[in-house]
Amino acid sequence: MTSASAPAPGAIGAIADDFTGGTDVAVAFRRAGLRTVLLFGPPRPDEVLPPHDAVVVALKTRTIAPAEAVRLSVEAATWLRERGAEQFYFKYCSTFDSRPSGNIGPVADALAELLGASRVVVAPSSPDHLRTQYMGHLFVDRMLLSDSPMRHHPLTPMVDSSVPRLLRAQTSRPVSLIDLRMVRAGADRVRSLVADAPDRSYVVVDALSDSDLAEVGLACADDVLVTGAAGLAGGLGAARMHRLGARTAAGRPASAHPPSPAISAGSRSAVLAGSCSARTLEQVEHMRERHPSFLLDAVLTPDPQALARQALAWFDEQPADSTALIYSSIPSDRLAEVQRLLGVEGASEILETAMGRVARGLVERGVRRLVVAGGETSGAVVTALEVGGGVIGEEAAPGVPWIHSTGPVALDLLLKSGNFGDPELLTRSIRSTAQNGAAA
Ligand SMILES: Nc1ncnc2c1ncn2[C@@H]1O[C@H](COP(=O)(O)OP(=O)(O)OP(=O)(O)O)[C@@H](O)[C@H]1O
Ligand SMILES: O=C(O)[C@@H](O)C(=O)CO
Repeated sequence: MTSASAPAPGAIGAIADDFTGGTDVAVAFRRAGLRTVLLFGPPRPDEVLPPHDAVVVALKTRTIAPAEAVRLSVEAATWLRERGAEQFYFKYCSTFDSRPSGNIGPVADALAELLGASRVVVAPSSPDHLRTQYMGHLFVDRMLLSDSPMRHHPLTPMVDSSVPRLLRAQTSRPVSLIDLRMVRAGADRVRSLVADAPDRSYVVVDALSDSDLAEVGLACADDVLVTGAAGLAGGLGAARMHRLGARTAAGRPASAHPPSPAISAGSRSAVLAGSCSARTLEQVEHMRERHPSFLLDAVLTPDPQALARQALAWFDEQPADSTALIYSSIPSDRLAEVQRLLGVEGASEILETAMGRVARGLVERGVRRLVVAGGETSGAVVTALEVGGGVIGEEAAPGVPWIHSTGPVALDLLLKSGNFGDPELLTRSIRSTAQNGAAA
């Protein structure tokens, strides 16, 4: 229990390895009650932060070369530390998306070195998203990760479900497991097991529910570096609020969160889908049946500039009151064929560049509300649009908030992780923006 005279802890500085992961973790901190700032891409040296309890820097480091991922992550952590962060959260995917070469292990190793963290908790479980971990094995809904559609992921196919094994392939530090029975013994037990782990090691922690993660959050409330997905961020945020409660007495005043601005009225919306995840494929299908759509075909047109021009020429022919879907999402058998012809990196490079150019073209044409499906794709779009950050608004689905961007052109962005949301999310989010527009 925190005493009323306990000093207020410094802010949490979070580093997310992709942009949808950044929105997901930002919304988890915000939901816990922390004033949260979200920045996209490496922060500018002169960036001025409003009052906050947590800052999330969303990077695009999940699938780039490990050395570059390490460099960008260490720079972000250093920047956050210079701005007063005292605890650091490395956010990776709840399905532990990575390759044997990294980047979760190398980035976590480098952050631990930088921050002097000896034992580091690893907990990808995110029950809100139906990602749970039992005896070290990750489940997606009712399936083992390795049986789930994640085994067909275009960039990070996940064919093993054991988090300790996945992590051991990416680090030379020892990796141990705190299984669910120990987690259910409570925060003190977890804390003492972490303290007993070898020096310079990782401790993978099971969790099936938010209450498990609340215990884990309490157990690592004083750790300088914690790693996981949005689930543990919620647990850590709750532990933090408990302490901040001592400072704010009656809790956070209502005015502490900036109000979510209403979604801007009267401007056009568009949907860009570059995720090939099972849920996005369903969402794209639902939207395709109801709205005009254009498939970006990298095999027919491998020049990203030309591909973007085709898509924008098509967009120019659509009725001004329509909401267009521009997508490259295809099922795993067709994906394998495209990757055979263009290479895995080649295909994604073409499509991400094209998506970025399309996004810029859409904004030039007056689109102000953009829904983007896929983390890498969101990274490409937000980077091309030079959006530096945003205010977090309402959640369209768990972990998928509207972002009201800061910067010269105000945009409403919904960055949707590949497997998040129900099958109607894309169509519904467009409808809700249209209704908002009509009502305003
Ligand atoms: N038709 C296609 N052929 C080959 N690659 C594709 C195709 N469509 C998309 N891709 C690539 O697949 C990758 C999809 O990754 P992205 O992160 O956008 O989606 P996701 O992994 O489902 O989302 P998340 O990371 O949020 O779970 C991107 O690099 C994209 O360019
Ligand atoms: O944790 C998740 O599943 C998501 O936030 C994500 O990282 C999507 O790329």
